[in-house]
Amino acid sequence: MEPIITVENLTRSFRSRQGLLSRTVREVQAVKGVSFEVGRGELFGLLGPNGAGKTTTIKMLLTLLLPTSGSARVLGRDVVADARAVRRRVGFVFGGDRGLYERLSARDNLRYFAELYGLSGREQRARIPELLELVGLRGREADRVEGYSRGMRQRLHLARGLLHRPEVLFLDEPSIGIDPVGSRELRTTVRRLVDHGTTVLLTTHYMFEADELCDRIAVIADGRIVAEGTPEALKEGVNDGTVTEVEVFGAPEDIQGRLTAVPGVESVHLEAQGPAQVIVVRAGRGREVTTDVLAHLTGCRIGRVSTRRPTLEDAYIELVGGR
Ligand SMILES: Nc1ncnc2c1ncn2[C@@H]1O[C@H](COP(=O)(O)OP(=O)(O)OP(=O)(O)O)[C@@H](O)[C@H]1O
Repeated sequence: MEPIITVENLTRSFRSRQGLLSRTVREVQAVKGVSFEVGRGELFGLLGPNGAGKTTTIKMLLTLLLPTSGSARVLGRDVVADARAVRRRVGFVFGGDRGLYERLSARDNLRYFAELYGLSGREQRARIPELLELVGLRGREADRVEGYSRGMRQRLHLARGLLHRPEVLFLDEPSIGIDPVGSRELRTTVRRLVDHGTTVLLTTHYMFEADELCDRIAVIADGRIVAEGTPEALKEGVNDGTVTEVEVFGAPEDIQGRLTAVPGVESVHLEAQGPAQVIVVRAGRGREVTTDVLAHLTGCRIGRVSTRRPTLEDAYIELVGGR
């Protein structure tokens, strides 16, 4: 695997003042020694709870933030010593819909950014229609962005991030706030880019999106990588048993503790779903716990009961739950 991104023991601290008048300076260690590698043409996912350090890591790789210690190379160039060379060859798209010119059309937005990137008129004439086609905005390119949906804006952001044909693309929560159809289209576009050789580093809070898209994933929590592997390996590594879900109305208060004590049960999570609670019980391989779980719920109104294989979301919650 030809490494395109190499991160070694990267750390980053921030100093922030607490309170409006207070003079105490608090140091926050946002990234606490992160190492990973991304190969050419890979789609690598960085998953983790809010504040885990994902954006800080990406910003260091994009040369927008200096590391406190450790090192990172993108396309063989050091992100500190060779920041300019890195910047020329990477693209990025951050979630949210700011950063476009509302009163300009998609085409004019792209022209504007193409000028900033230093694309010649000839390159622009070739590249802009190609990108509009890629992100599915052909036919709407003359409309002002102010009339665009969030999904369309995000696809335009993606086109902007690709103007200078970056070999590596960083996508930080690209599908945030986008409806299911829009985010499916975005996933298709990202997959297409990867199939054409672009290396992508993606963060997302949507586990099915990570599962569907990513070749490999690193789970980061509190500034450290807590697991790394293919989506399949993560699912198997954390729990290769089964997950039983029981929908129950009015579960006893101590149910979590009682079920955790059932032989074969590895973890128990409760989720509120409208008037019901869903009890998610993970059991080890070869253990059948449904009967025992239901026995502890005698007297409660039970809704749906199902048993399934663990999903990436189960694995994720197991890895970062309670952090
Ligand atoms: N400029 C800053 N000054 C002070 N603290 C910061 C700064 N930027 C980030 N942090 C802190 O660093 C930690 C990591 O933040 P970061 O934005 O990297 O997390 P994240 O994993 O991207 O989270 P999210 O999923 O919410 O986007 C947080 O505790 C955050 O408050």
